[in-house]
Amino acid sequence: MANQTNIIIIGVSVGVAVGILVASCAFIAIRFYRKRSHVQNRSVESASTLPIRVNGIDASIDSSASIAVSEIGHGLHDIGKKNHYWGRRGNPSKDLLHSLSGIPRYVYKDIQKATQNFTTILGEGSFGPVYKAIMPTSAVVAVKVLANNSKQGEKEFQTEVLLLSRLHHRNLVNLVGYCVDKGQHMLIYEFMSNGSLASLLYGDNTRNLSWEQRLQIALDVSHGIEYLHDGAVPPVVHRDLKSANILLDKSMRAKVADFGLSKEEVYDGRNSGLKGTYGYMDPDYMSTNNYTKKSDIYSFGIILFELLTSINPQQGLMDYINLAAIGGEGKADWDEIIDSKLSCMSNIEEIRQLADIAHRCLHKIPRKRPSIADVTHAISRIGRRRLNRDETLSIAGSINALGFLKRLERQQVELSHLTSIKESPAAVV
Ligand SMILES: Nc1ncnc2c1ncn2[C@@H]1O[C@H](COP(=O)(O)OP(=O)(O)OP(=O)(O)O)[C@@H](O)[C@H]1O
Repeated sequence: MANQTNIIIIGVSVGVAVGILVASCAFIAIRFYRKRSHVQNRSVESASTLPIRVNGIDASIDSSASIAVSEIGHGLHDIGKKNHYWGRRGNPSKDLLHSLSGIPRYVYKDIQKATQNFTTILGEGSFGPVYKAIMPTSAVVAVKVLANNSKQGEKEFQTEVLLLSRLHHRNLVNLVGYCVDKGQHMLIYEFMSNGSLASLLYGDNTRNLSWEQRLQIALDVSHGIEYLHDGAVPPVVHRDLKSANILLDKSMRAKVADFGLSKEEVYDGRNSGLKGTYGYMDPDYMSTNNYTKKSDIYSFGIILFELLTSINPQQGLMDYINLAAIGGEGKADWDEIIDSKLSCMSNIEEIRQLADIAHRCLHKIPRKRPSIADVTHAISRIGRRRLNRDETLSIAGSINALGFLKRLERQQVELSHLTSIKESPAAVV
């Protein structure tokens, strides 16, 4: 009996010991696994983290995040938002190839499906056709397909993917994916539902833009260029700033597109070696072949005049500007050329101020043109003054309303006083 009891005790003890051993092993294994996956996650994060300097401030950011250089005086925001275009459900895992640039790479059949077999064309540029695509996540994107016959297509493609993978800003049309498959090269961008500024001003999508909208577009574009010139390391010169490359999102906020493209040479009857678009090209660049940030400033000056006049630079805008500016510095007659739809007298001073800024951008000596930071500052100042004026007007309005109410109150008191006198028997006598 005693023997049996001993055997039972030994059995139970061994069982408990084995149980504890198994539990400990499981605990250690789980901890080890967790630690390893944490280390792996960290290394994935650091692999896609690129040092980007924003307006003098060094910032390490996730390459899928967007950096927003906010308006003057509003400071720097680093929006670490996830790339919502390619969420888990929409991420075609086995098809999604690892990308060196940190930007998701897709296979041909995904894009083919998202563009309904390439039937949703938005337009065609020198790079090739652009299609609207609806991804499995329901995210809407624009797919730029590199034309096979494009002479510089491959080079443009390589340049743009690498460059765009490290450039993110709320005033740039951001790259959200790309595809190299079946001999095709495609760039996938965020979709800009309101099209280009050119099409809104004089294209097939013309719309009456208010002064406030135009001023906001000017400021947005200025911020986008400021990021390229002063925020990106190394700095980026756009080389083809024009209203067709300013795209507008659903809230009519403007973003600069097509940066990082190595454009084909402009053909002007001879092999000029020039790249860009007529009507926007810096005359100094055309004569020296030396393209600088100040050449971008020249093109931006033309865009600002487009916003002010709604005149196409390829239809004599520069002649109108020269005519209006004939009086010389400070004596230009901008009123003659501004878009008649803008001629609301309350805005006229602001319009003239923006025209002065735009004209400084067109100075024939590049070093006399302002820097993009100066331009942003000057446009912001117009916006701020406008805000202050509106506030003053609304305060004045409130004061007026208060005065009116007080007068009304006084009149009521007087009226009731009169009525009471009238009703009193003594007054009747
Ligand atoms: N991200 C986008 N969202 C919406 N539409 C776009 C987008 N990108 C381009 N488009 C539209 O696709 C068309 C072709 O654009 P693309 O940038 O290829 O050429 P472009 O800038 O008009 O001309 P070029 O390439 O000769 O400078 C244009 O109508 C443009 O507005």
